[in-house]
Amino acid sequence: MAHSSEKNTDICSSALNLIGNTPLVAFDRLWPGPGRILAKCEFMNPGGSVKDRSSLYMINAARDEGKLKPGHPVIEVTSGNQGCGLAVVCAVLGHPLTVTMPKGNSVQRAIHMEALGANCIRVPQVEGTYGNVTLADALAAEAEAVRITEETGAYYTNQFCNKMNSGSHYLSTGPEIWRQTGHRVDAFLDTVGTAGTFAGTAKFLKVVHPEVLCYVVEPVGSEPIKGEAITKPLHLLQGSGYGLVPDLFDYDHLDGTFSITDEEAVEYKQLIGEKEGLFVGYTSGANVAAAVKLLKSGVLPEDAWVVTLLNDTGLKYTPIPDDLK
Ligand SMILES: Cc1ncc(COP(=O)(O)O)c(C=O)c1O
Repeated sequence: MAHSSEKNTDICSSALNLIGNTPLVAFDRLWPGPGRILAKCEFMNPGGSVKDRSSLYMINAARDEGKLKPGHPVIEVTSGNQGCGLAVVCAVLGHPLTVTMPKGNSVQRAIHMEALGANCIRVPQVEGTYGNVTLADALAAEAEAVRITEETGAYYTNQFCNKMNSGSHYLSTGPEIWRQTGHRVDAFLDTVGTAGTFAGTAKFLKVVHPEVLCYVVEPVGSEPIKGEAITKPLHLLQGSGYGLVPDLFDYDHLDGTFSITDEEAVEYKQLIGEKEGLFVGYTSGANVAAAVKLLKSGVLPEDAWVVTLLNDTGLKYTPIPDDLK
């Protein structure tokens, strides 16, 4: 809420006002056509990723519903980006935050959260190595978050089951895309971790424009077979591709899947930097690689507009010394 003395000024009342309303950039240099790739700059959120949106909506809903009292501690399990988003929100609203994160997720995320006053517990890996996190690793970090919740009574945001995770994208990401494209979007694609982003955005777009085609982007090898979870999808797309069908996922919004190799994700992450001047992470590279495949596939009209997300900043993946891993 604006402070009364801020009338007629251009001042944000807090960092929470920096969440969402991210720009949509045409990638006309990387893909000169036919058709257009439009990329939404989620890395420009204050926590550096798309997960700031669900952080804000989940915490606000819990406070509104009285489940989270002022000053009460918050706990979450994260691949890092949800933790960074929650760290922004909890710092501003005054909630102590603890997150558990597999050790294989990039340490930059832990450094970022801790700089915002959060406590990040890096849980040892069961299967994966640094930079690769399997479902078993994520489950080990989740078990630690559940244990701490039971021990301390902290409020567990529980992003994998929290309806305000997908709700945040139904209420913000989807409407923003619709407005920014002047009501013209032929296809939407995104990688899936909890499925909050895909489920909420696709649901909104299908309500306002039922002809829109929505595609999931998967790291090769992590596609769940007949709905059964697989535990060893080793890939670079941290935060996505756990090899399971998340609770928030809804097949009604799915028109198809694109499988992307690590090599393709790396190639397009690099191309986004060199052609478009934006330094982004691996799921952003995978999303744009998939958008190119879709435009080449001939499924869409020649002049189609394809929207995807640049989920986080490349600063979260810069090389680090071995002793920090
Ligand atoms: C970099 C990155 N991309 C994509 C995702 C997937 O987002 P969601 O959990 O909404 O499916 C995440 C989730 O943490 C992420 O960190």
